[in-house]
Amino acid sequence: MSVQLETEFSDQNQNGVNRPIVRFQKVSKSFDDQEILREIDLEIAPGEKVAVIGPSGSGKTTLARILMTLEEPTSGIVEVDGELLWHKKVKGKLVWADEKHLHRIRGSIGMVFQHFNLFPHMNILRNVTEAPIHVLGLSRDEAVERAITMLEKVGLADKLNAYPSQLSGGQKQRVAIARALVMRPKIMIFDEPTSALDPELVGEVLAVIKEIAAAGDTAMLLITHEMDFARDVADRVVFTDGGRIVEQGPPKEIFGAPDSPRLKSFLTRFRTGR
Ligand SMILES: Nc1ncnc2c1ncn2[C@@H]1O[C@H](COP(=O)(O)OP(=O)(O)OP(=O)(O)O)[C@@H](O)[C@H]1O
Repeated sequence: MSVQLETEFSDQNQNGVNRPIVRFQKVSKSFDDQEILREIDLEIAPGEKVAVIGPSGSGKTTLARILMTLEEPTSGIVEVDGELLWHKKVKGKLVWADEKHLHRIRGSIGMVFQHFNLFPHMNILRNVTEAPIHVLGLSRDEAVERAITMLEKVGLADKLNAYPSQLSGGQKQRVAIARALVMRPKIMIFDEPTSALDPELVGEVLAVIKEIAAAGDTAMLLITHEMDFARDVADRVVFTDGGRIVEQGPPKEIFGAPDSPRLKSFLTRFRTGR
């Protein structure tokens, strides 16, 4: 396992008000000698909504999984709100962090996956209150109050006592969103949150995410194949191809005036369905 020297990475902005919520510095990831991410530099500002688009296999999910603490980078560093995610500093050098550190920092990262992974034997309210009680140490009353507010936000206040098996896929995904938001994360990560849903259920989930994005000041990283959604929800769109960030900018520029040939070709293929 590689250990990075601190001097390779910059320490700028550590105490500044404009410190990014997320910062990737030279992050690379290989699987079996195949480099999937190549020296990714990416910052997400407080409250910023960043959508990542790109061809299948370009490394979007891998990027999200590194930030979710589910996949460790081969090299490079990641910070969340100024705190190292995968490393810690010992005597001026960066060494790999232990599971305790990862567990603690994971509490500040909200994750919504393709598959909702709700607890089938718990009702909806309990699904949403479990982590605030057991991870944040809130009282049951406080957790219930927070959970109800979040379930109202995702339009499920009438389903508190229902069980996951009684909900549609779209409703289950909305519970998963409430479950992540109730932790008041520093960053919310959505990894293709609608790709496992029947087409008729996609709209309701995207609408909820859009509403939350518009109303809230939580930073978001959204991995998506839904170009209209990326255009509507994101402050910035990042286009990845071949494990690199090829182009990024406001949605208007990315979709309206793409620069690189690869992005142009990707968008054309998308529009024509080829
Ligand atoms: N655990 C793993 N072991 C080996 N290869 C992996 C692993 N995870 C991902 N890969 C490979 O890394 C590449 C990038 O995968 P990734 O899921 O990050 O791409 P993606 O851009 O999200 O693709 P998609 O849009 O299809 O979801 C793929 O070729 C994939 O097969």
